[in-house]
Amino acid sequence: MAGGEKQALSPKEIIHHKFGVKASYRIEQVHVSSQSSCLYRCHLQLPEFSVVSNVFKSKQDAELSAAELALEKLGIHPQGDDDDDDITVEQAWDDIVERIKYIFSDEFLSSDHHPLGSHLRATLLRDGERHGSLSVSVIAAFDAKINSRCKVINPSVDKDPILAMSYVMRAAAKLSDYIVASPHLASLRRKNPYPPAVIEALATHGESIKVEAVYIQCATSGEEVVDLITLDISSGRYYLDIIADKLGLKDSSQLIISRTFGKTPSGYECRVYSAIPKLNPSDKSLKAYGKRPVDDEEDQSSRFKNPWNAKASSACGQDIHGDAIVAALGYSWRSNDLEHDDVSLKSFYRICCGMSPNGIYKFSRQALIAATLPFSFTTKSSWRGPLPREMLSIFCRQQQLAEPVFTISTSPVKPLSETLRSLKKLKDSESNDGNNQCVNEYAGSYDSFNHYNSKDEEELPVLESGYRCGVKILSKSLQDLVLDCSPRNFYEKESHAIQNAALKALTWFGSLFDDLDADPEQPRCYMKGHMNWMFTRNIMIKGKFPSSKRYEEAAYDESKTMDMDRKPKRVQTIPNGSLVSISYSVSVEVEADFWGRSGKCLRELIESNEEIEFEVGVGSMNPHLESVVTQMSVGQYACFVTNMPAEGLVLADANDTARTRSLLSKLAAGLEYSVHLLGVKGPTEKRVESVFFKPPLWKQRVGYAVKLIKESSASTLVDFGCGSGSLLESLLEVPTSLQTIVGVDISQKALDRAAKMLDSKLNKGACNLKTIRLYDGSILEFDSRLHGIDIATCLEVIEHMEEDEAFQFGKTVLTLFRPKLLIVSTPNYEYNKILHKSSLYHSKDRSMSQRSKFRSHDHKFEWTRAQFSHWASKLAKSHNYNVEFSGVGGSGDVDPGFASQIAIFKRKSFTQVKKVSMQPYKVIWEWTRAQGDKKN
Ligand SMILES: C[S@@+](CC[C@H](N)C(=O)[O-])C[C@H]1O[C@@H](n2cnc3c(N)ncnc32)[C@H](O)[C@@H]1O
Ligand SMILES: [Mg+2]
Repeated sequence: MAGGEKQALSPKEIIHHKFGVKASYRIEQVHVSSQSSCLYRCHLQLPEFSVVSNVFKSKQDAELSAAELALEKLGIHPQGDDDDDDITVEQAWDDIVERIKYIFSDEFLSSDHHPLGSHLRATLLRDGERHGSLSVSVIAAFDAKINSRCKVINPSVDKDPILAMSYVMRAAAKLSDYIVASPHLASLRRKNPYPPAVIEALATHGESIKVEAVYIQCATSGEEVVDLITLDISSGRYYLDIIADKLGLKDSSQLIISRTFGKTPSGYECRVYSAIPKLNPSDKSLKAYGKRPVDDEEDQSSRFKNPWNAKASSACGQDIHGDAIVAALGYSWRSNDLEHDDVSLKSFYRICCGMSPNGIYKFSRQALIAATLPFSFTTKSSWRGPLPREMLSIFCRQQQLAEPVFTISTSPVKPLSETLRSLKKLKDSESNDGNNQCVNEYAGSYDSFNHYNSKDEEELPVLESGYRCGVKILSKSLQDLVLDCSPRNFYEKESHAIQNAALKALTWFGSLFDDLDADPEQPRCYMKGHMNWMFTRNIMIKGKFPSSKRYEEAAYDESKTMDMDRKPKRVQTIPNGSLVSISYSVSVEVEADFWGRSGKCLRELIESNEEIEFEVGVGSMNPHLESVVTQMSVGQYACFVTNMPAEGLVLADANDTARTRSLLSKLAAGLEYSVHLLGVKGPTEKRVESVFFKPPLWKQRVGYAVKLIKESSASTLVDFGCGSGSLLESLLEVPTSLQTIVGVDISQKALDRAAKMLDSKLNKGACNLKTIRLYDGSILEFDSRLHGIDIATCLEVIEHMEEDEAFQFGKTVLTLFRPKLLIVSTPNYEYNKILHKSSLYHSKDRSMSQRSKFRSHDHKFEWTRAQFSHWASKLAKSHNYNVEFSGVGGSGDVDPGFASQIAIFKRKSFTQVKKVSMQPYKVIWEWTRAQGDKKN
């Protein structure tokens, strides 16, 4: 940040500061025949001019030299450079006098390169006695040379802008022939008017500008009030006069302008504007301001009538008295136009939160709400302001919450199974004594979740031992659990674990307030990073938390008149199509008066499930659960309350007891869901194939096989790895020469689905089939009943085996089964780069993205075209088969080839193997036309 730092900026930094990306450096290589090595010259292009450096051995030196040349041209002398150190106080005074004289010269006014020039021009557009009268504070704040010379006189000017102003006044007094100090306390004007031509050339400013700024009102007692104001800068008016006006001052000459101390998100520098405070003693000349108290530590407030403005002072690191405005606007080096940006409360607090070097700030509730806190706490020395733990305590006190309870653990984490056991224990205890569990006991049960480990823990680059800390926050009055935050990270130091837990809790509260306009009917649950959050919205409402008006409006507004465009922030980390497995429990919150007992809120368990798998985005899961789960990461635990019972799966009430139904019908407060995300797979292969390909890729594969089958005049077919029977199903629908079709699979579930499908479709088809059979068996084993079959298909199966098994399958099929025709399909790995561009694969969950190298979580390998071709060609050659390659999805002619690659093996000759009867396959479903019979 400029102005406030002892450390001088380098010439390149100054250039960057002034011109940003508009400064461009170009390095030119210079070959000098006498030198063996290369030399460099730098061209620096600035908006107004360019400079070329001398020749240097290093690129850096060339750039530095160019920056120095540019600064020289701009009349800027880097602060704190060696020259400054050599300057005596006397010289510094002379320099200031000289510089003031220059500032009021004709030459300076016409130079385009100094913001002060723009200020001068603005004052020359004023009428009356203020015409051409430039505030001393402006000179002190915006002229780098004067600023640096003031520092030579007294380094304390850094902290005290009034001091610098007093020096300018003193220096100006030496120019009485030339400069007039106006009757206003702190402004200077040229004695002789500017030539009329110069004045006429001044153009008035263009359109009016509205800028948001922060107003810090100095309260006579207690904390300052921070609010937003709009600065309406109408064309032609001097912006500093408008700021002065807002502060109730006559004009800008009564202003103090602080150094810059922070930036808005778009990079505009902020300054604090305040009134020159009124001195308590009778001496009201500006000189008196320059007299610092003997003891530097002496309370400044005793010197001035205006109260000290703690917030403004700590924001900018300079002493500010009375009301103040924080704004980001001003003339720049780039142009004569007023550059400006809004300063929102949020950016103000962010600056205060320590992102500026001097932002040591006393936190208020508002600050916590609006500030963007850093993600993690690393060391005490790098943290500005109160430590997170302290901030959290302050916050809790302000919010009528009990002191945060920190739980430190160093023990090894519990395995997942224990977590599940705890969940079961919870369920059991609830059903044993369901009607008088109080919230505290219930919350106590959650402890078991606080130290669990997840399956993917080891995938995270975190410490595996050390200290881990969780924090619980309860409401003061009812001792309801408001937040249970258990970050999973370990820290070397106990204190770091605590500070980080506090920080996470603060961040969470921050996001809660951020999201106030979310739909109150939506489950509210926030999860950030790898940790567990627990939050029950209703508890917060009942606990009257927090006292902020905004929150109450949002929480109690049941009329749904809210701005519908403001959707709750929902970051889905698990994409649609993924398979997720969760454990959950649902409890009903029973109103205190329903039981009429302790006045505490009671819950009764309604349903729980230790493991259930569902596909995201297909409407198969309770929407509340699904929406929360898809924002979680594996291993996380969440708890949330919905105001209305969700219709659908979880509460399908066929098995509900009368008691449960009665509870549900009296439901007043809502359902509490506890959910633990056990694992994520996905997206499912079928989903990918349906999203990307029309018709879906699996249909194209089946279609391709059916076409070959139709052309083949074959009568027997086996589908190896038939799955749910998609190919067999098609063969029921189209007339072919086939008489017997067989499906083999090792998945009982898939075979069940296939059998069901066949059952329902059997008599509808136009096929000539006589026998259909489903075998349960591994295609790695030979079954002599399928020896010498006409056609064997094996669609998208081999990649579900280990690679060596795929090799073994190839051999077994061609050596033992020896079909006339074998059709094998498998994904083309090269095609994944196209698929992976899709959001389907863009999971924010790291544990998932690890696996998404392949098309499906279930694939053990995927082959490139070359690998597939190598496997198939070698196999065909050694077993006396011909092989041809084809595919579906995309094109075989252009990279990266087909999405699904297909090899068609054709037997060259058939020699019957010795009839060995091996029948490891088990018939699990069969149909024959003759009897119209089937068995299961
Ligand atoms: C992706 S599915 C393909 C199903 C079907 N071929 C299709 O195209 O729709 C892969 C199937 O291969 C089966 N499978 C994997 N290894 C197997 C083995 N050794 N023996 C039999 N089936 C197997 C799986 O059970 C699964 O049903
Ligand atoms: Mg597959």
